[in-house]
Amino acid sequence: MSAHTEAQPMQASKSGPLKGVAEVPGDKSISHRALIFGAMAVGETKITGLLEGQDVLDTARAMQAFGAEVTQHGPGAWSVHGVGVGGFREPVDMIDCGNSGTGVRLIMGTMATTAITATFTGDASLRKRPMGRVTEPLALFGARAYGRQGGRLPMTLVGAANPVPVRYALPVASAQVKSAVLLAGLNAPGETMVIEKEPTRDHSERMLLGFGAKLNVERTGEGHVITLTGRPELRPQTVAVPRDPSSAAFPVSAALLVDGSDITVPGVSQNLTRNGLYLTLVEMGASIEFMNPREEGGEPVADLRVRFTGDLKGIEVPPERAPSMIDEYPILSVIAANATGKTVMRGVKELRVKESDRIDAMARGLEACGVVIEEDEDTLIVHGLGAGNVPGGATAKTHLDHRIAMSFLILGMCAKKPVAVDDASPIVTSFPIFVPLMKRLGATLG
Ligand SMILES: O=C(O)C1=C[C@@H](OP(=O)(O)O)[C@@H](O)[C@H](O)C1
Ligand SMILES: C=C(OP(=O)(O)O)C(=O)O
Repeated sequence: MSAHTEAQPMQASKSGPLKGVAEVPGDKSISHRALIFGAMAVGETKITGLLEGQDVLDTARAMQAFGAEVTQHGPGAWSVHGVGVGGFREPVDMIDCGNSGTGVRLIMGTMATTAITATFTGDASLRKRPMGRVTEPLALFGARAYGRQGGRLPMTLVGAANPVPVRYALPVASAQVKSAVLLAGLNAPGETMVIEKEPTRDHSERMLLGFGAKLNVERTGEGHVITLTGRPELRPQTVAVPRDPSSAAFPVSAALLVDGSDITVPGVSQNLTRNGLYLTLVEMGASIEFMNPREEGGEPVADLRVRFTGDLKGIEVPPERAPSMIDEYPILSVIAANATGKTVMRGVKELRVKESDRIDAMARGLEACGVVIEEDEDTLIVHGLGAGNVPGGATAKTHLDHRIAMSFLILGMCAKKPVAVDDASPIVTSFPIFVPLMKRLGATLG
């Protein structure tokens, strides 16, 4: 959706207690992968609980452009008739991945070892993001990329006619880069290896195994060494997408911050590569009960009961936890502003290359709302004012970034004066039902 819709200003103000059950939509990372791996399998993959956010819909359209049949049967219920590993056909038009880094990087990986050419673009946010991090390892397989200065979209990728397998040590902790290399490795003969020093979300590894690929993960002194055997025949699967812990973070945080709240958020992933925010909240003293732990869609999940906590304490977030909560720092900084003492977030420079520069976007917006911030390239420090003490009364710029928009709207629900955002339209990329869901819990939003 590059043709960006009109800006949608929105405001949130001090809300009464939030109550009820917050059923958040399907996981975005798993939804993209269900469509892409489904397209690589031979036969029909059935998906339930697919996130129907714009990012995922753009990936669904891209899979059709590469020759897979993708059909919606009902809300969240989709099927993908795959073309098999190496079976992608050349798209006849540009592939528009909208706002989605995950979409474009994973799809580039998937086509990089097939002898076809495709040109990728995205919205004004995605066109600023670095693609060199995926095109560099993809070049080792034999693919060639021609993009704008700095490795930006629009970019044409010429897939390798005679791909060779690759051994690649990730220079940044990135599940998108890891997944792009593994997806490219699917159509390279022999063993492709990816080495990651710090573990990042492991959905690709889990799902590749589920689809029948031969994949081995070894923990060594170097980190995780993932070895994938190329040219498997992937078997179609039935994928039940669990709820998204990154989306759940918003109602959970709202309940912690709005006086008198008591909500339940069912089926939140406790996958150790995704649960960093929840560990951090517990360390800050949050009242969260993890009830009914179980497996759903191959992921460990629990139902969270979350109650208003008026005495949250600022903490130092361990930098090695960053990959397991990378998308949650914007909302954590809102929580930190309502805690006592300072919260120190180090090792977070990856936030600067997300949908926006998230350190800058949060720092400027929080300062405008009366919060003292310190930052450097790799660090964000928030000086907490205590529960309900953020003055508010400002408009934050969201820079086409859904997580910045949702974070400031939640701040508005507990600040002294309303907080507005200049543009709430990007929320549809990951959490299309955010506004009705929050209103149903009792938030004052509109
Ligand atoms: O692989 C994925 O599904 C994702 C990986 C993360 O990005 P990086 O790989 O750039 O850290 C995360 O920020 C993004 O929302 C989803
Ligand atoms: C960083 C994010 O997504 P992506 O990289 O897929 O655009 C996100 O959803 O916070």
